[in-house]
Amino acid sequence: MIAKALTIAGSDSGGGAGIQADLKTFQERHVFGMSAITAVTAQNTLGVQGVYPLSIEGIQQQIDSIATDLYPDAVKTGMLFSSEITKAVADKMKHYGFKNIVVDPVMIAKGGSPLLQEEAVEQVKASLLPIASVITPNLPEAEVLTGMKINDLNDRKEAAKVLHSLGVASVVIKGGHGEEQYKIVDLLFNGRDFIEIDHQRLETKHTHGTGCTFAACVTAELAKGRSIEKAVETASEFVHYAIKHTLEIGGGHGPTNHWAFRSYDQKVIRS
Ligand SMILES: Nc1ncnc2c1ncn2[C@@H]1O[C@H](COP(=O)(O)OP(=O)(O)O)[C@@H](O)[C@H]1O
Ligand SMILES: Cc1ncc(COP(=O)(O)OP(=O)(O)O)c(N)n1
Repeated sequence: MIAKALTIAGSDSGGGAGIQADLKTFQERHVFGMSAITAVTAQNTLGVQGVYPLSIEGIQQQIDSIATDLYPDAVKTGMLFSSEITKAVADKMKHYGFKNIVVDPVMIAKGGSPLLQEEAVEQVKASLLPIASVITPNLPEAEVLTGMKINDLNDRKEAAKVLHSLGVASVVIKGGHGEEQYKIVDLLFNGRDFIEIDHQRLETKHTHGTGCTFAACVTAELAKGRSIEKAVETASEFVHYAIKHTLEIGGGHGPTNHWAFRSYDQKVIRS
């Protein structure tokens, strides 16, 4: 049976993040990818030059079209931009009873452009977290969602517990924005245990779309029936190689290499 995954996110014209990163990642993980676009962004490696949200009706209709014919085994939400879009997406996911919902709480693009209006944060907490299987904030996003200052690993654990208390089953606090000079810790809290996934910090500016790619890989693995622990372990490894074998394109924060995991490291491939 072909696993199917749906991404409900923004379009990145530069191809490195958003639904473009998600669909490339799904494909690399042998999962059939589908998309419902929430907003179109004019974007490249230098930043975001324009944000054009779609109509609520247009977003709802895309989800209806997929759910009534190509019901997804897992769903990822990325850029949702506004409170109205967030609520409409959450209502549709509840209506269709989607399972394996991965929330990537996209707020600010790497270049600093806002991708989520401030007033939408409470809507994310109120309507998305209670139906989410996992949320994958980076450190700044975890601070905004919890209202905490996160300085060390203990703070990250506390923040993960706060997010879990809002209803999401598992929490991944990604560590890329951390202060550690040589390593990065991605922290998973599954509601019971903390699992730390350490890996080498790579010296590069080409990290456009790393969070999107991470969350998309978790989504693809859940779509195939993997456990959250296995899904997160694979995603951490997938993104590490995607950064390690950078494409070095564009004049700014270049995109990750979505085929690296498959091409350069056959020995670690798991179907
Ligand atoms: N310089 C880096 N070297 C190695 N891995 C990185 C680097 N930056 C980010 N990552 C990895 O990319 C993923 C995304 O992390 P992070 O940068 O924290 O989130 P976001 O991309 O959403 O800001 C995590 O798995 C993290 O470990
Ligand atoms: C349409 C769209 N969605 C998400 C992002 C975020 O990508 P990026 O700025 O590289 O941040 P992470 O994916 O690394 O969290 C985007 N820029 N555009």
